[in-house]
Amino acid sequence: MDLWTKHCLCMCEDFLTRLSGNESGAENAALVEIENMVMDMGGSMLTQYGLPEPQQEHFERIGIDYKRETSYDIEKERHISNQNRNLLNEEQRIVHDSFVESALSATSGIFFLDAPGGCGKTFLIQTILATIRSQNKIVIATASSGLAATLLSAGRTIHSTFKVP
Ligand SMILES: Nc1ncnc2c1ncn2[C@@H]1O[C@H](COP(=O)(O)OP(=O)(O)OP(=O)(O)O)[C@@H](O)[C@H]1O
Repeated sequence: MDLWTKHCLCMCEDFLTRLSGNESGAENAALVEIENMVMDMGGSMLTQYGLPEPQQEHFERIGIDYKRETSYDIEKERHISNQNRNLLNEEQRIVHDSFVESALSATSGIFFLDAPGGCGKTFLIQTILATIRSQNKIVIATASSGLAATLLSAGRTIHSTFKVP
């Protein structure tokens, strides 16, 4: 418990950002994550080690990632999608529509987007993210570097998202 009290703030930092400053939510999310890790390693509930009991019913084992990916402001995403779609050029529109159709019809597919710098790849990807999120579907935006991830709405690195070793 002393360790938790001492390092609680640091361990909650990322969750605090993700949960827009909700301190009790962030503390709970950190405890849920720790408990899940401990359980994955064959350990016990945190209370067995004298730590506070996380409220797992809010997060369940599926975790905070699922919560975040299902907590977008649908109206805001719809607004971004509508606004950007009207601006797409013909090529961007073809890619947008093909990708969205494939994603929403749950057919699998691999799309490779390549164009010179400044041609609108990021703009197109942002539009695709907003279109899919506006339909209350999950789309996970990842990039190979942290810097590239910051260009995407709710983008994260591939490493942290998929636990790439
Ligand atoms: N269809 C569009 N309508 C209006 N603005 C656009 C459109 N496509 C791209 N832009 C704008 O053009 C600029 C360059 O686009 P973007 O950053 O998406 O290019 P990029 O291909 O991702 O570039 P890089 O490869 O250098 O990262 C941005 O300011 C973006 O908002």
